[in-house]
Amino acid sequence: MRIAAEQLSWSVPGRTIVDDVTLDITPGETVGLIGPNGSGKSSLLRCLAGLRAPTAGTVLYDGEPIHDWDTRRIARHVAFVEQATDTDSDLRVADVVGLGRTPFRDRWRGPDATDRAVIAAALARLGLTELASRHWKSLSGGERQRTHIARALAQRPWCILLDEPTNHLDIKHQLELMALLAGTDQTVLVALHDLSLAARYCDRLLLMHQGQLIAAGPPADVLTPARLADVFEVDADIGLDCLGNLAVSYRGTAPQDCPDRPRATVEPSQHPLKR
Ligand SMILES: Nc1ncnc2c1ncn2[C@@H]1O[C@H](COP(=O)(O)OP(=O)(O)OP(=O)(O)O)[C@@H](O)[C@H]1O
Repeated sequence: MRIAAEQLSWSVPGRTIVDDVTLDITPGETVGLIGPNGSGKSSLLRCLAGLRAPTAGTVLYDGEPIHDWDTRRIARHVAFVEQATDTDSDLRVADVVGLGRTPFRDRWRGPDATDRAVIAAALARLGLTELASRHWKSLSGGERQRTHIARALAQRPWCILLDEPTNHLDIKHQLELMALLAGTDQTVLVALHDLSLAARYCDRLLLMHQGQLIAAGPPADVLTPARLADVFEVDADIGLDCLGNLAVSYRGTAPQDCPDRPRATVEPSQHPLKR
């Protein structure tokens, strides 16, 4: 499924937080959403997931504006793994994953054989089978995060939006999750802070800065030292790791008052995705 946004903005009184964002993610792509703290990634994801009504512009799934879709219809197409989601503490892990089946069944009907098979597959995919009957409240941060990702998979969505899903995960689970996202046929948009992880597993990167989408393209095009200095305020080298993957090495923070440093910010009017 194709996800697009046309001139999408979201504002609060006195401030535009998502500013005139136009993007187009093709079916099956794995796209990384990067940008410093407060650049608007979560706000953009919430607009794309239909959880927040944009102040201006449109979100389109396969060319169809979603503003008049109800939440059930959206949930049958898109799963959203938010940052730090909380869940009713009485539930067991399998029940939390089972919440992903809610859009597909009548309110009063319990899980059927299909639901149970989908839930079991999602638990297995995230390595949670042995934790299935544990109480949610007893899980570690990483186990909770994996449970929410399994819940999203149980939705069997066409698209998955994830907001920093590698938070709390150890390195093995970070690599496993990113390989899973890169290997799925579903369309994936994933907000990430680890730029090397983003470069390694994503087909394309979208770079947010101060609410605007200022660059989009293959990781090697988006991640340049000048842009990292300008947007992330770090002095970094971009090279290849021992496996030949693009990797970012940080020398330290970059002084922002250096007049000789190249500026990398793309003017909104020159943005490659602007029509
Ligand atoms: N409801 C709101 N009211 C006022 N300001 C808000 C609201 N929601 C978000 N913001 C502000 O908008 C900016 C963007 O927030 P957002 O959470 O989208 O950024 P982010 O790129 O996801 O950041 P992070 O990397 O820290 O998670 C932040 O400065 C935040 O404080």
